[in-house]
Amino acid sequence: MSVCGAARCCWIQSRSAVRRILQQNRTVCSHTNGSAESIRKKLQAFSGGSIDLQKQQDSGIAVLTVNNPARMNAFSGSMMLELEQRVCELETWTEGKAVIVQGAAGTFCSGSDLNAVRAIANPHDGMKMCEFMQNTLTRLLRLPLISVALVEGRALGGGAELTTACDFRLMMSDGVIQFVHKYMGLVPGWGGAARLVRIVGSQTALKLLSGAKKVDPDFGKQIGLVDEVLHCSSSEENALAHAEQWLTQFIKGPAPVIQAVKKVVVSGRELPLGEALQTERSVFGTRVNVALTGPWELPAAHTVMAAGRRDKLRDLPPVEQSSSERSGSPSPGDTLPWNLPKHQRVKRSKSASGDVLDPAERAVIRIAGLLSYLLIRSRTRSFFSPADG
Ligand SMILES: CC[C@@H](C(=O)O)C(=O)SCCNC(=O)CCNC(=O)[C@H](O)C(C)(C)COP(=O)(O)OP(=O)(O)OC[C@H]1O[C@@H](n2cnc3c(N)ncnc32)[C@H](O)[C@@H]1OP(=O)(O)O
Repeated sequence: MSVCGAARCCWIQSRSAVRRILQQNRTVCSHTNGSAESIRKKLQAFSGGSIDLQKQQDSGIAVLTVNNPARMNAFSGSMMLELEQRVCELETWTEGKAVIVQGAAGTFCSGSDLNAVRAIANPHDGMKMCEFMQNTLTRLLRLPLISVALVEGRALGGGAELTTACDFRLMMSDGVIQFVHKYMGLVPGWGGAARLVRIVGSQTALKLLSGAKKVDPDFGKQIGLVDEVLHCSSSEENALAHAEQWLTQFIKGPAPVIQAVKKVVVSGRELPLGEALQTERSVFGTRVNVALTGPWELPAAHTVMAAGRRDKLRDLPPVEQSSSERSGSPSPGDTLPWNLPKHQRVKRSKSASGDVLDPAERAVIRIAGLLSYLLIRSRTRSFFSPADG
């Protein structure tokens, strides 16, 4: 097989791995939601507003808009269902790099539609609604896209929780994030508390929740909840243009690279170290051939290096498919616990408590390292031989 062939094969394998992950992710969600079919019906009964999705193919940026201006963009039941559909669409957007979550008409989101909340105000339905939204927002946060909440106006209650389901929060100068749940005798139920603790730490999270503190841009930056304050006029397009501009520093380059970066960060955040490292080297494995052969837009020094390696790679013997690939060993993301059957999760976490690599893996890595060193040394010598000038 040629290097190009191997790279293509690697790319196809990594794409099918991603597809598998997404299917498994959906299965996990439909399992947990299996008994929740009745809550879907109840949510559907509270209609109004929409969740709009616009995918810009050229920039790779999608814009997800919470759209219910008559109720300050509160989430009706049907909007909760629609959000799940939109996240599903984003999970399969192979050309995507980023998603901006915003509210319509100059404000972010005022949480759950209180009319819907009142109608399902019993412990069973309340918990089912929370389970449904937790699943959707977890999937939003795990998207292989860089996500940004663009907070213009107010993000209250569930709206504040929604901002924590994004990788970054950008705030307009009039923006406010406030976990107002306490005023209703509630706590966040959409996973917002758990995510907030991971963003700002438990001390600050406790202050924000118990004091229902208003987070304005300055305070937000100070506690690390807000990544950047956008000083621009409040017209929606303007804010969006600024957010897109801010994003460009992170999304230069091909979509698969951005997606791979997000994937290793998600596994680093959510998995025990041993499993995160395993995912990281699997993702590295699927990228390495493509990275060495791909015509990327790199800074000048890296372009020269990649070009040099490309020339050298043309002369290398064909790359054989490894036995581990033939035997269908884990692909990137397969090691994430939510993609494993329950019994394997238990086994894995036990084995992960000891060494990161088992002795056989260490031996293979040592031999591979030695062989690579010898190969690179012999090739570097011929590459820099006086005959080459
Ligand atoms: C499960 C609980 C939790 C969660 O899911 O995690 C929640 O999210 S519960 C909801 C938490 N949110 C709130 O408590 C916000 C309630 N709203 C307000 O405090 C104010 O409306 C506002 C957002 C501060 C805006 O105030 P103002 O600018 O003065 O406008 P109005 O008050 O006149 O609002 C306009 C219009 O919008 C309706 N509205 C606003 N928020 C909601 C909401 N969450 N649910 C339903 N309807 C909402 C408000 O009733 C007004 O409607 P009209 O009276 O018909 O004009």
